[in-house]
Amino acid sequence: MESKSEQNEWSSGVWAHLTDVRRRSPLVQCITNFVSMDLVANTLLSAGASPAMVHSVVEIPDFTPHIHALCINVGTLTPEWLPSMKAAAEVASQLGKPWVLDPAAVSCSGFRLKSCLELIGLKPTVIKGNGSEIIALSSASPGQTKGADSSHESTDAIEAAKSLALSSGAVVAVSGAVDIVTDGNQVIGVHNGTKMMQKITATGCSLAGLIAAFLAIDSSRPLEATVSAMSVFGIAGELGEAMANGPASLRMHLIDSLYGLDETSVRSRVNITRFG
Ligand SMILES: Nc1ncnc2c1ncn2[C@@H]1O[C@H](COP(=O)(O)OP(=O)(O)O)[C@@H](O)[C@H]1O
Ligand SMILES: Cc1ncsc1CCOP(=O)(O)O
Ligand SMILES: [Mg+2]
Repeated sequence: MESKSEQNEWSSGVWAHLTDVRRRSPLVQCITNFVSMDLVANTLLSAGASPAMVHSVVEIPDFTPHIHALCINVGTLTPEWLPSMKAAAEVASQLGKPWVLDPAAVSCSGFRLKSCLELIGLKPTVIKGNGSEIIALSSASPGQTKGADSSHESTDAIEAAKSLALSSGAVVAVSGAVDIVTDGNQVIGVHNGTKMMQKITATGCSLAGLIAAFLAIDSSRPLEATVSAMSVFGIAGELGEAMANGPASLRMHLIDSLYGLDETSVRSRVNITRFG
């Protein structure tokens, strides 16, 4: 059980991060899958950030130097897209800009797994996956696949996440009923969110984009920025569900709730604990 003062510290951190994203409106380049482009962009706009879905390899040398953070998601990967992802990741890493890798559906194929491992070699700041994705990446073997959905609880992936964080140097975030964030030493659990968020495609992708926006405004503290992004997205889901009749209206209310989040709702709902 966290002490009241620890909870207050987390709540203040989450609210300060959200306020900063709104004030500074970071430019977030997203090279994401076709399914998620709309929801990722709308999530970033609602949070106060500025999304740009720029993915052509010929545009990266001009555009990527201007961004504040990058999000790469392999959900609909093809051999044609991989060079863009690598080029953008290289520019971001060279210029010290934070970037997030979402290994969406990594176990679909050997090509996808190999591509993700190569992208990890380009030093992402954060790797955000669901339980099955993080377990597959950590062991570098695909195992069983259910495509983009997880067949593991996020808590089943804690050891895999720690090991991946230590081997890659990235903060690893595992989404699920409890969102797990680890740098290989500390393990933090974010208990915000609602089960129905799983029934809207691209909520995980949108969370990865939101993490990039939070990293943009606090790049020296990737663990804390990631925890804040996960808590904010979960709280928006909780508030959205109270107004929703099902997944389609939750999608709308989630975006509205994220846009309208105020200090009282954030402070009263942040639910973050340390594991171990
Ligand atoms: N059972 C659950 N209870 C509460 N929140 C959940 C649950 N499952 C997923 N979420 C939330 O839904 C969002 C997307 O996570 P997830 O479904 O794991 O991603 P993905 O779509 O990549 O598999 C996250 O904000 C996560 O916290
Ligand atoms: C359904 C689907 N198929 C390939 S990518 C994708 C979207 C996955 O989104 P999320 O990881 O957020 O569930
Ligand atoms: Mg996903």
